[in-house]
Amino acid sequence: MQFWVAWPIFTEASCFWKLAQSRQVRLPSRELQGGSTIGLAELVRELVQRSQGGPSTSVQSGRCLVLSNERDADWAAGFGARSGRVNLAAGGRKELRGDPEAAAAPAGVGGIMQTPVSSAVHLSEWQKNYFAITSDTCTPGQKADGYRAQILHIQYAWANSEISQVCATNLFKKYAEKYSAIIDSDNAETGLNNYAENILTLARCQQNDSDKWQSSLTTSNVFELKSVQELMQAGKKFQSSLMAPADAFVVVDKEVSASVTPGLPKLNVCSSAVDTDLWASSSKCISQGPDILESLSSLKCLQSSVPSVTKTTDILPASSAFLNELPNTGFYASPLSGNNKAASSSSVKPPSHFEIGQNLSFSNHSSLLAGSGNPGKRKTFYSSSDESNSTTSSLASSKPSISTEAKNFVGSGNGSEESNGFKTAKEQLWVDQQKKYHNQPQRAPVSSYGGIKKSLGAGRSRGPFGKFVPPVPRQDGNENGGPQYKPYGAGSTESSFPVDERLKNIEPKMIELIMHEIMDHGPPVNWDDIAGVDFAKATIKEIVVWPMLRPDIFTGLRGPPKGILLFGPPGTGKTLIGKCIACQSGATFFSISASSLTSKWVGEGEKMVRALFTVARCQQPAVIFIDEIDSLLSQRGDGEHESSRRIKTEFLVQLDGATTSSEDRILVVGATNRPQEIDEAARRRLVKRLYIPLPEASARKQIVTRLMSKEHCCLREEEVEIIVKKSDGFSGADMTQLCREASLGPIRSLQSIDIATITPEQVRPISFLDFDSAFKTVRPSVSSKDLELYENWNQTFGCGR
Ligand SMILES: Nc1ncnc2c1ncn2[C@@H]1O[C@H](COP(=O)(O)OP(=O)(O)OP(=O)(O)O)[C@@H](O)[C@H]1O
Repeated sequence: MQFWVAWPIFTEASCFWKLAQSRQVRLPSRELQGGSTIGLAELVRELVQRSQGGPSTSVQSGRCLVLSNERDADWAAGFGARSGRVNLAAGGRKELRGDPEAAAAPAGVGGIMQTPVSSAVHLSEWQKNYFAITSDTCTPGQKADGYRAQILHIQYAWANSEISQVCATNLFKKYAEKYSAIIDSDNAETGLNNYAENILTLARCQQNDSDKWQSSLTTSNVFELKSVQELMQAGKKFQSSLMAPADAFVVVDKEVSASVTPGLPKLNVCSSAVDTDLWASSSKCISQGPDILESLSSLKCLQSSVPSVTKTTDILPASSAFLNELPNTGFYASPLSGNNKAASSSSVKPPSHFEIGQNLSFSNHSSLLAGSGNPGKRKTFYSSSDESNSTTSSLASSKPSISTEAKNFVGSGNGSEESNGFKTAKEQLWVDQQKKYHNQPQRAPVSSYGGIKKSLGAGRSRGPFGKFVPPVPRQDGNENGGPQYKPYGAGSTESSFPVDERLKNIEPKMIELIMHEIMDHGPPVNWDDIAGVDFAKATIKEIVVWPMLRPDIFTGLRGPPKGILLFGPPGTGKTLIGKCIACQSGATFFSISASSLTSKWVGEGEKMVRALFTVARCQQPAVIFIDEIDSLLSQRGDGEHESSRRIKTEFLVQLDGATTSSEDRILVVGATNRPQEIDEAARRRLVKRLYIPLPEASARKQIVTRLMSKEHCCLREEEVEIIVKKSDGFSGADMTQLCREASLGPIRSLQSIDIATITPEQVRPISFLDFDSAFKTVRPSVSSKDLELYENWNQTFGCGR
C-alpha cells in the first residue's frame, strides 16, 4: 500500500517550502521558485536525499507525490496537501489515475489530472491529452482559448516531428469537427464570434510562416459579414428599446454622491462590458446578462446619427436594468474617456444612492466605438471626439439635478488632483508611445551597478488602500526628482487618443501588470557599468544595439537577430547586459522571470506571454529580457506539465512572429544558468548564444575599484591587486558581496554605544583588513564542476570565439 499527496497548484511551492523548513532541509531557492512539475521532481529528490527520516520512497506523478509511508502522507497533508491511499502494485500510475479520489484531488487547470506526454506518445494518447473538451460548462472564452491552444499544440508537435503530417491533418480535421458547434455558431452566447479578433491575431501570426498566405478575414471586412450585420441589426433594435427617458443620473465624482430616482434597481457595472474592447470582452457579461454585445454594437451604428448626449444619458437607466444581473467586477475607465482620466472599482450601492467610478457613462460609449475594427469608421469617431467632449459638458449643464462638483468634473476636466493623476494602463501606454515617437527620449547613461531587478508580481505593491502610483513619473514633479514628463490629460488632444488596435484583445489587468511589474523603469545602465565580458559586449553592440539604433542601415542580412541567449554562471551580469542593451538602443525594457510565468500565472501564462509581446510591439523598439529562460523552454519530458507546454508553445510562436516580421524591432534576450536544459527548437531560435563567464582579474579589479570609489576607502594599489588575486573564481555578484561585507568592517569595529552618536565622517575608512575578514565569510558561489559544464556547452553551441 502506498499513499499519495497532491498539492493544489498555487500552494505547491509554499508547501514544499514548509516541508523543507520543517525537515531543516536547505533547498536552492531556484528550485522553490519553479511551479512546474520538473521543479517539483527536483524538490522531491532533494527532500528524499537530504532529509533524515523523511519520505523513504517517492514517485513523482503529475502533481501527485507518492509516498511509501502513511506517516509522511499525513504529515504532508498537514501542510494543505490532499492525501489518500493508492495501491500501486497493479500498474503504478495507471492505478493512481484510476483512483477516483486521486483523480479529483490533484486537479490542475480545468479539473483534469495532468499527465505527461512522451515524444513517442501514441496518437490516441495525444488526443486524450489534448483533445478532450474539458468541460461542458466552459465559457466561450475558455473554449476559444482551448481552441487556439490546441491548434498550437498540433503545429508544435508537427513541427517537432512528434506527429506526422497525416496525423496532424487528421487531428485538425477531427478537432474542427468537434468544435464546429462553437466555431460556426452565430450565437453570441455560445459561439466564438466574440473571439474572432483573437483568431485573426493567431492567423496573422501564422501568416509569417508563408508570406504569400493571406486570410480573407480582416478586421475591416469582418463587419461586412452577414452574421455580424445581423447581430448589429438585432442590436440596433435592442438599442431602440433601450431609448427610454432617463430616470436616473449618475454621480461622476467619487467623492460626490447624489440621489437617483427612487426605484432604480441595484446597478452593478461589469468591467468588461464597458472596457475598451467590446468584441473581446463582452462575452464575459453575455453569459450572465442580456445580449450586451448586441446592445453595444448597436451603439456603434448609432454613433454617427444620434447626438452622443442622448445616447449616453439614455443608456444608463436602461442599462441598469440588465446590468444588475451582471457580476460586480468593478469598472475601468476608458482611455478614450476625455480629460478626466479615472478608473475605479465601482460597485453599486443602495437603490437610492449609488456611485460610479469617475466618468463612467461618458467613457464607455466612446470606448466601444474604439473597439470596432474598421479604421474608416474609427476615424469618423475620432474626429468627433471633441464633440464627445463637449457632449459631456453639455450633459453636465443640461442636467439641473447634477451636483455642481460633478458638473465641474465632467465639464472642465478639472477634477480633483487624484483623479487627474490617475491613468489606466492603456492610457499610460498611449502616453508612453507618444513620448517615444514624438520625443524619442533616450535614457541618460547613469552609472549604476545593480539596478533593481524586477520580477513579475514582485515589484512595487500598494495595499488595498494605497494610492495609485503611475508607472512613470508625472511632469508636475515627482518626489524622487526623476525625469519630468508631460502630465496626462493636460492637452486637449490627448482626450481622444486612439488606443493601439493590437491591444484590443488583451485583458486590461494584464496590460496593467506588464506596465507596472514587467516594464522596467529602473535606473539606466551603461556599458562601463559592466566589468569584463568584452567579447560579449562588442558582439552585442554590433549585432543588436547598432541595428536597433539604425534600422535603415542594418537591413536584410545585416538585420538584428530577434533572440539572443546569455548563458553562464549566476551573478555574472547577464541581467545587467539585458538592461544595458535596452538603455543603449533606446528601447523599452521588459524584464520577466520565466519561472514566474510558469508558477504565478498557472493557466494564464500563455496569455501573459501573448500580452507581453503585444505590449512590446506597441512599445517598439523593445527588449524582452527573460531570466531563467530554461524553465520556460526546457526540453520536453515525461514530467512536463500541460500548462508549461502551452506557455512554451506560445512563446515560440510569438518569437517566430517577431522573427519573421521584419518591421518589428523586438529583441528577446534570454538568460540562463542551465543552457543544457533548453529545448532544441528554442535554442535554434535564440541565434546568438553568448557565454558570460566569471569575471577575469581585470574585471574583478574594475568592480572593486568602481565600488570603492564611491566609499570612504583607503585601499592601496597593491592591496587591490591582492584582493583581486584572492578573489579568483568569484562572480560579479560575489565581488559585490565581498565589497559590501568589507564596507561593514568599519561599523563593526565601533562600540555599539558609538553608533547612536557618531557622525558619518567619524567612521573610519574601509581598509584592506576589512577585505581580509570579508574573505572569511564570502565564498565563490560557482563550483568548478559547473564551470566545466558551461565551457563544454559553449564549445558546442556557443557563438563566442
Ligand atoms: N560584470 C559585472 N560587472 C559589474 N557588476 C556585476 C557584474 N556581474 C555581476 N555584477 C553584480 O552582480 C549583480 C547581479 O548581476 P546580474 O543580476 O546581472 O547577474 P546574472 O548573471 O543575471 O545573475 P543570475 O543568473 O543569477 O540572474 C549586479 O547587480 C552587479 O551588482
